[in-house]
Amino acid sequence: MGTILKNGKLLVNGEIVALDILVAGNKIVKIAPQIEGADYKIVDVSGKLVTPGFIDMHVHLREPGFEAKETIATGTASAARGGFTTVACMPNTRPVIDTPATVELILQKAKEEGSVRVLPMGAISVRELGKELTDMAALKEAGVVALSDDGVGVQSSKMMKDAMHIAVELGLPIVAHCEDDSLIEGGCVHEGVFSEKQGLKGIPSEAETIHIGRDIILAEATGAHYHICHISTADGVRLVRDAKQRGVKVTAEVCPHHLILCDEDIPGDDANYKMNPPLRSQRDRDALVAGLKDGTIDMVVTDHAPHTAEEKQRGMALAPFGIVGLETAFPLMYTKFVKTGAFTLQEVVDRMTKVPADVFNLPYGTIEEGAIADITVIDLETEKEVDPQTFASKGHNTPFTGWKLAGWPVLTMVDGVIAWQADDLNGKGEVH
Ligand SMILES: NC(=O)N[C@@H](CC(=O)O)C(=O)O
Ligand SMILES: [Zn+2]
Repeated sequence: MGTILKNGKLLVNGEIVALDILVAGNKIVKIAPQIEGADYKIVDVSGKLVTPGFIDMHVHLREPGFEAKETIATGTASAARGGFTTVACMPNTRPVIDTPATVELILQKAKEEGSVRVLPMGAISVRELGKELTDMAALKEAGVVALSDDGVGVQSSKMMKDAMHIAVELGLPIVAHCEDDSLIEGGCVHEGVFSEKQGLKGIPSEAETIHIGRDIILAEATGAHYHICHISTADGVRLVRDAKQRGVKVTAEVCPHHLILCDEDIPGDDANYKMNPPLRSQRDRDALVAGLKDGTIDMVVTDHAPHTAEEKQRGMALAPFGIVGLETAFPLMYTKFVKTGAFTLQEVVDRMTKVPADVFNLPYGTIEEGAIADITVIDLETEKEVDPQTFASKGHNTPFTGWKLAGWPVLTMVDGVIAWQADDLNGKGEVH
């Protein structure tokens, strides 16, 4: 038994080629122009783009502790709909992912209730309080793929340096939320045009760039692999570019919202535009796009951060930071950057598949014979408006409601099993 994905459009060295893919067990067994076989289940994906399953290294699944916002079941269902086959989940849960028991709980739940593969990140400090390091060796043993205090910055340089030394020994990346608490003082939006106009407290760019600068110095001193979360500033990009040129082991991720929106796009007191880091200036946004294009920024992540409708109705000043992103990420990247000619399709797909796999040393992210069968099928033609009410996520907090986008995933296969399939694939892409 096996499955044949029939007549999909594959990217082969930047060119689109129509090919069949035979999947048996959890592997891609064969890729060829025509694969036949009576024993196989045939899924006709004619005319659809077939890519490696997307990998998102920054997702908040909220479980344990904040199940009203999201659960492992709903968050991974949302991932599957967005074409993601692997998600790394951030440790700012309750309890924080700071013990092997919590890592095991998440892996167990993901196995029982999850639609896609879940890779937990372990905390750097106990309860993410920045006071005491976690037992990182034990966390690694339990299965974490990286170490992060995401949600807050590691304030102490000494603690960050100690963490990096241990991370080097364990062969784990340090994934850093870059934010200097002494510079934010209750800010809720970027310190700039919008904060001044609205009379809201601002978060200056330096709150991020000071940590990036500090940590690049520490990464160089310790030899750690230092990965920057949701980079949002032009000066941050400049620091990373310079560090990479000097051979420092630094990598970075960026979110679609920071590439597409800036503070001047915020219509008013609407917390669907509130996230951390905040939407910055036009100049920052342009620098992020240029940084992703030239490889200074390695990958695209969503920073999927669901909150309840009630929480988000509290307005810019009081609502929690964060927007959902799993179900709009690829359509946004495709519509805003591929269709406009700013990026090639291959560039965008690579930054959501092969590159994160390479950076985090994961055995996913490619379509080739012998590879693990993580596959995403995408309809590049149909335009659809973003409607949060249709999301599988519990979170509906997005600034992209009503945006007309193309590039919607229609099928997601994880480890050889179809994790999700759009209803309308049945009409055009019949399953036998
Ligand atoms: N990005 C956000 O705005 N919020 C994240 C935290 C984080 O990723 O820093 C969250 O957990 O809600
Ligand atoms: Zn963060």
